Amino acid sequence: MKCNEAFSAIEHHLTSLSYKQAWKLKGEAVMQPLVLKMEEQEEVYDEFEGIKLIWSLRKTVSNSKAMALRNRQRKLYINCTSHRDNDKQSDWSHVIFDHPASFETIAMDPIQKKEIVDDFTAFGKAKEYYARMGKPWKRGYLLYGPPGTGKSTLVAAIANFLRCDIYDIELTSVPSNAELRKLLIGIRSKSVVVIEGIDCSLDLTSQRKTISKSVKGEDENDAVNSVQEQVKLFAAAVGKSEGKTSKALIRRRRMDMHIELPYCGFEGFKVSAKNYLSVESHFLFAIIRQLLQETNITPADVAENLMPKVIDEDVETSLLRLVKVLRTSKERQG
Ligand SMILES: Nc1ncnc2c1ncn2[C@@H]1O[C@H](COP(=O)(O)OP(=O)(O)OP(=O)(O)O)[C@@H](O)[C@H]1O
Repeated sequence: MKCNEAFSAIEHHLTSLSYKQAWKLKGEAVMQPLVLKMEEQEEVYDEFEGIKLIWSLRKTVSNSKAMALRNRQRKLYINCTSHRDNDKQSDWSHVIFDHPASFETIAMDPIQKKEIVDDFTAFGKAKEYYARMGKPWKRGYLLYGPPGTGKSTLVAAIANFLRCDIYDIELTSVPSNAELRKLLIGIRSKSVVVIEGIDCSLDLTSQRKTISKSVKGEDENDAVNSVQEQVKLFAAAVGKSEGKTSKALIRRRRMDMHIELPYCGFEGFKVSAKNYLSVESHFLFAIIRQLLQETNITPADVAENLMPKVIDEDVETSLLRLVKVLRTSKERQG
């Protein structure tokens, strides 16, 4: 049955119910037979094989919109400016975004995780508040930390949490500010925009100097900042260290929240142990806790070592492998 046939069948079914229950009815005489419609805020009661149903136009429409949003296939867009030789091609190419990351499985200190989740929950619900304040509904996050601490994983978890598409811009491959603006204008609302390589691009090489000139003496972060008003959420994942990136961004209040992704601590390790080995306590935990205080290891390396290497590998073998790696790392670091 086509969608409009279903709609029409429901409309005719509801006519009889509306007639008995609705306070206000609207008739459309041009239709044969006559269809009676209820007002938007009215509800009518129905029963199907003993199950009681309430038909509400407003609820049905808003539920179906929410369901469509929940069920739609989401996309990861990547800028393809550098591969483009003429204007006919799109600025974005995309793949289906299907990443399992979630806030539950991300290895992070629970206090820091709660701060982030609370911030996103508040932001997600604040659309009307932002409108009342006359502010665009967007928020900027600076993610920084050494490679393998989970910046990309956190971006995926955020996008899953907000049920958004991701637009991933590799800044170093955008040749000019005009190109950058064009890219940003092509982004649909309610998206997570990831600007990667902000740390690298602040080192203005001769190529990047051209960019800074083209926006009347401002640097390229101003271009990012001014055009981002088009998007509802702005996330920046940058690597390595907060260092020079943060200086520029803190000074000009460009990011609403700075999130440091640190080396793995004991709380982060416990999340990974639960994810990979389904254990919440073990006598080796005390040794691992001590070693994690004495050496730096990324959550990516912890995950790699916890992951069983053969089918039915026992928990102790996996934990001992991590202990060995931590001891080696401790010796190497110092
Ligand atoms: N905090 C974390 N929680 C859970 N898994 C993690 C975390 N950090 C890293 N991982 C694991 O390590 C892999 C690599 O991490 P990820 O790509 O997110 O790191 P990154 O900080 O973005 O690195 P890079 O700076 O090199 O891009 C992920 O696929 C994930 O399995």
